[in-house]
Amino acid sequence: MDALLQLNKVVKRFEANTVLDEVSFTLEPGMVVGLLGANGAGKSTLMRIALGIIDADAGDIETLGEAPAQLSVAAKEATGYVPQQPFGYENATVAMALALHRSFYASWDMQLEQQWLQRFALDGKTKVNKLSVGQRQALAIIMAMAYRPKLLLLDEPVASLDPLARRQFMADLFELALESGSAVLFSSHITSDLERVASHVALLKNGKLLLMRELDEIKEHIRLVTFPEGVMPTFGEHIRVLHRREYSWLIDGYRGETWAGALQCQALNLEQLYLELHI
Ligand SMILES: Nc1ncnc2c1ncn2[C@@H]1O[C@H](COP(=O)(O)OP(=O)(O)OP(=O)(O)O)[C@@H](O)[C@H]1O
Repeated sequence: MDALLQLNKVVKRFEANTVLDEVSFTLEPGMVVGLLGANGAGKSTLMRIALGIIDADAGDIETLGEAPAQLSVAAKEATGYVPQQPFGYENATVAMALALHRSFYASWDMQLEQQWLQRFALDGKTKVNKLSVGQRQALAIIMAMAYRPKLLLLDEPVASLDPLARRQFMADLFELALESGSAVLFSSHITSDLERVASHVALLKNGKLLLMRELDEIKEHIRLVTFPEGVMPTFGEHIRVLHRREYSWLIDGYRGETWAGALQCQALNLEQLYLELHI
């Protein structure tokens, strides 16, 4: 299967701050990857590098098989991006903004545009600078998705959407990826959304990609194991310790085994996992 986005040992520094430290991963058709990480963990930076907006300091990147700094028109037309802070078109109406944007994309799906305008209750006559934050986000989403891109990079796309709009949008994301063989990378701090639609979860911490796994694998193979004070457990070689806090070990590679003296061996949801890794 051809990768739609491939990062190999990507490094990005801003002066002394190493934001991405040898980050590698591959996005393939059909993958919907939720990107998790604390504020400042490098999620936006990673997306901007993939799009050629900023350069990496080291490593290889292929976006739709091309170097991001020299993306062809065809690759640009097959890439959708919703930045964290859209936007432009301030003095235009929604309809004018869409008309201008649409003109760049041969594959624009007018029916999808209209359907989504209705869904988000956006009126074509409203001026962009009169839209609420959530409405701007909805417009940015339509602009990034109505041409059915192969690769979609969404930087906290749902943060300002109301719960119903969020739920519908997330369902559409998944459908788009499955139906048209697209890949989606979206950052979000809303772990319940991620749990609902992501096929994979990627977690950035201190510049490293700590996890890049199928959601089901996370549920199956990650456990928080707690021992009484003073007990030092020995885990099998297949187990990777992701984090330790006092007498609790967060492990990856769990296969149903038990450890003598363990007080508990707990499966975690995404929010619990995130908190465990960051406390
Ligand atoms: N142009 C820049 N110059 C200097 N530092 C930068 C620049 N852009 C980003 N950074 C720094 O890089 C780090 C990662 O920023 P980034 O915006 O990628 O984080 P993020 O994970 O998207 O955060 P958030 O969840 O808050 O949106 C931060 O410490 C930020 O201050």
